Amino acid sequence: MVDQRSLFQRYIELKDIIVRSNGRTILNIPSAMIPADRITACVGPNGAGKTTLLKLLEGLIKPDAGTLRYSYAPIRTALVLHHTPMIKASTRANLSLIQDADRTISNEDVNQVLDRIGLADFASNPAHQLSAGERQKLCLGRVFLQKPNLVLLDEPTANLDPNTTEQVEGMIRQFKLQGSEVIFTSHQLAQVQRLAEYILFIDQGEIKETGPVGPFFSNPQTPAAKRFLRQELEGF
Ligand SMILES: Nc1ncnc2c1ncn2[C@@H]1O[C@H](COP(=O)(O)OP(=O)(O)OP(=O)(O)O)[C@@H](O)[C@H]1O
Repeated sequence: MVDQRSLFQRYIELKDIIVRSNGRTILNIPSAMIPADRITACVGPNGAGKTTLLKLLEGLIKPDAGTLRYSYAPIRTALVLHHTPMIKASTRANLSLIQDADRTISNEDVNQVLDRIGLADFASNPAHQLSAGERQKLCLGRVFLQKPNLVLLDEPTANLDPNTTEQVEGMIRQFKLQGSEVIFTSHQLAQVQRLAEYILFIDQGEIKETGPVGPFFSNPQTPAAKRFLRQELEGF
């Protein structure tokens, strides 16, 4: 049996994790190593617990039982959920909110990121009027400013058109190039194959399978993963 610690330079170790809500167990993870040194995709059916896992890794929710241990420090995470609300202010103001948390971020940094995310022309427009794709770019712009070492993205391209999806995927690759590792959830398996190096497959609150992307798609090991891929790829 390979000790998975030797596979990853940085990882998060989960032990005996239980997350419950309204008396129901949403996550049940006796033992797992989650890589934090590559682009990892978290996949699984609706309601499997993917978003809950991202919130747990971010520290937004605490487990009812069990422990998380990060193999590295400092841990600087950024979580982008979908439908992030905007305050009734300009695009620039919504982006520069992040300066409150980090005084080293300058107005020039904000301007550069506005350019980088393609929203410079919208800087003075009210952010709550931005389209879904523009809003998502704004949220990812905040991540560029935060420079976390682990970026957690919940369905980063849900409901986006192919062009905007490509732009967002480009930003995810840039996170990696600038030294941030990424864990994202997605229902788009073609996207998972384009972007991810590693898979976490979740089903009914349990991590059923982990491993490199290629073998997961070509030779899934568990009945749950086989069923999921068959339904997603072949529609039955
Ligand atoms: N705050 C909450 N209160 C009660 N139940 C919750 C809460 N958040 C999530 N759940 C439940 O936990 C389960 C897992 O939800 P989660 O959003 O993590 O799944 P998911 O895998 O991200 O699903 P999807 O692919 O549909 O987004 C679901 O059954 C959901 O209804």
